[in-house]
Amino acid sequence: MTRVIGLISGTSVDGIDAAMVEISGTESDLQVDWIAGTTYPYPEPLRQKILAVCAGDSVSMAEFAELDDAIAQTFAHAALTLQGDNPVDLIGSHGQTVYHRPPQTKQLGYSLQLGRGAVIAQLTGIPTITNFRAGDIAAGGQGAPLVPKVDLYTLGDRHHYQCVQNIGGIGNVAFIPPQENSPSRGSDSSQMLGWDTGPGNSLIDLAVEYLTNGEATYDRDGAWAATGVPCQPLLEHWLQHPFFHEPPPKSTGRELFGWDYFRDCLSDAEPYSLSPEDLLATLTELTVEAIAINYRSFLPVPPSRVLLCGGGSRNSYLKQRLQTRLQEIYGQSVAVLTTDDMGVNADFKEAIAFAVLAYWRQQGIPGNLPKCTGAKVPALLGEIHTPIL
Ligand SMILES: Nc1ncnc2c1ncn2[C@@H]1O[C@H](COP(=O)(O)OP(=O)(O)OP(=O)(O)O)[C@@H](O)[C@H]1O
Ligand SMILES: CC(=O)N[C@H]1[C@@H]2OC[C@@H](O2)[C@@H](O)[C@@H]1O[C@H](C)C(=O)O
Repeated sequence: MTRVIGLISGTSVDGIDAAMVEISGTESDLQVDWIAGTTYPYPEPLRQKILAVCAGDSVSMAEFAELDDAIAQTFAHAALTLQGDNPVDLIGSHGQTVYHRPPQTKQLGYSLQLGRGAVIAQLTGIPTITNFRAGDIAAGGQGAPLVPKVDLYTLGDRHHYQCVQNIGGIGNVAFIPPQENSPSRGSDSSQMLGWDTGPGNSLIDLAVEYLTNGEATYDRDGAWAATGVPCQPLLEHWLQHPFFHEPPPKSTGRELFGWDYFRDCLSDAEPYSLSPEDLLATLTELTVEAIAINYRSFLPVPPSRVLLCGGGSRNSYLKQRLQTRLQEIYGQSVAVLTTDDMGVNADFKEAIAFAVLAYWRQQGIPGNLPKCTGAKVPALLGEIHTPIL
């Protein structure tokens, strides 16, 4: 049994999710037991600096080094505070994504997460694994999404065709066909699919911050959008973007669905004189429709259930709109639940995933699924940093 802390701050930059779990087994016999978790907010000046860098602001190398130090120190603090008096064997830290460039025809991808492992290992005294995306990218992959293999072995079901749909800043799906979970046959990753579906909460959050002059940062429960009406002509215009129609493997980030895209959304919306609630309803519908279009275009069969995770799973308006749209598209009911319903905390699923990916790295087990990322081969993910005592 290995006790691992998983750490991640994603594209919403809303804080560091930290999860402490006990892990044993390898793949189809993997066992992950929850111990504790919490979310640590970034100090506001650091959060603003990260958002500025994610939006493309230039920084000097000295500022860049200081930013990496500050993020690593905050991640180390999160781990130490969660650890308390518990012995911890390993840390898996995703770090903070500040730049992601999917691969091009003759060019490897590039993905940069700050919060370097050497500093976390030194400050915590715990072996720390970071930089998970590089191994998949070196194998020609997108470097994302990396959670599908963990979803397979923690959420695979004997009977259901399932979509595990993360709605963070960006949305991403893992499609898991029914699994004969038996020790002899184990789980079968060969039919799994996974990719980024498009914006999750990123545009909704930017809109709320814009509409409230920074007073609020997200639409709690989707309550504001629920009072509006989506503008269909505007939605149809936005859905013409090639990303929504590109076949997987595909990944994205704030580089596409960030501030510049949101500013274009605002200018597109001007002729319609939308109320704030109608603008929010339309941006929420974009997230919903992006998921629905991706499912209709690229899933081999309809899912019998969708398990939401990430902060967007708490947006009850978005959840209800997705349920309605999937029913309309498939002509049959598709249950839209959350991973909480399957015993996996929806707020911490990504942090748990990076604890498992770090555990697999330590065991010498590849963490990516080439069918999901487009990598040529399975790859060991992450670099190991041992504390210098
Ligand atoms: N109760 C809620 N109602 C509506 N939205 C919520 C709620 N709680 C969180 N969110 C949304 O979830 C977002 C944070 O989600 P999460 O932490 O999963 O994103 P992330 O992990 O940073 O993103 P990504 O998975 O793209 O890296 C918030 O910015 C907010 O938009
Ligand atoms: C570069 C990067 O941080 N990508 C994130 C982002 O946030 C959601 C989606 O895009 C996902 O593909 C990925 O993270 C999750 C943890 C993943 O790799 O599975």
